[in-house]
Amino acid sequence: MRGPTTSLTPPADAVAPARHSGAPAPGEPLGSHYDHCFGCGGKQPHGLHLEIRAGEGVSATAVLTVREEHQGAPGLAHGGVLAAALDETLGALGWMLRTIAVTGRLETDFVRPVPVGTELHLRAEVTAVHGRKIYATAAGRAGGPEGPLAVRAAALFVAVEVEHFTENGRDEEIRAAMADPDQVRVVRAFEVNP
Ligand SMILES: CCCCCCCCCCCCCC(=O)SCCNC(=O)CCNC(=O)[C@H](O)C(C)(C)COP(=O)(O)OP(=O)(O)OC[C@H]1O[C@@H](n2cnc3c(N)ncnc32)[C@H](O)[C@@H]1OP(=O)(O)O
Repeated sequence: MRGPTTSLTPPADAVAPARHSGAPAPGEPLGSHYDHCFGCGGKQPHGLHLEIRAGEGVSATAVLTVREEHQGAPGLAHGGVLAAALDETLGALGWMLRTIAVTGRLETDFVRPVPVGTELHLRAEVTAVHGRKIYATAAGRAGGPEGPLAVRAAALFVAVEVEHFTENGRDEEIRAAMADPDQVRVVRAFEVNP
């Protein structure tokens, strides 16, 4: 029996991604998709507090400041935190396509250690789209957008309906999110019906 295709290479009939006409201009903040998100939420005290900005084409950028609470080894960032920052920056590409999508697969290469205090400059871009499947890559560079490559990722996101969240999320958070006009505006921005 065959399982799902796990390749991160787009199939031959995949198409180039199209930046949505309503996507913010390059450099503009994309905003948080959920206040309590670990990656981008302003109300998440334990979060990464990434401010993700629109890039050129179907791309996005962010800066992660590696803090003491992000350590794995003494003085060095935990790999899972770096993967989370890559995942969040990749996830924000949905704003550029106006599609809600979740990570299906994320492959991460840890190229060099990232010390506490580093500003990790992240850039993600969609490379191809095939039906619901969105292929994307990301990189994190130390100290600046042209700094040494520290981490990189290849990912497959899968477009979902808002029911993915409303049917699977814990009731109390879903109820609170749907009662919050700002959250409903975010969902509408993705052109789906809450
Ligand atoms: C209300 C709040 C709104 C907030 C909005 C913003 C949220 C943004 C959040 C962003 C936060 C940051 C980001 C985060 O952290 S997102 C959080 C982490 N991700 C998840 O929790 C996702 C969990 N997984 C699932 O729900 C399902 O497995 C999904 C939805 C992914 C697919 O299940 P579904 O039943 O729907 O679809 P399907 O199985 O028919 O597959 C469809 C196609 O995809 C292909 N495929 C599937 N999986 C894989 C794989 N692993 N490798 C390679 N390929 C894979 C598959 O072969 C098929 O291809 P094809 O045969 O058609 O060619």
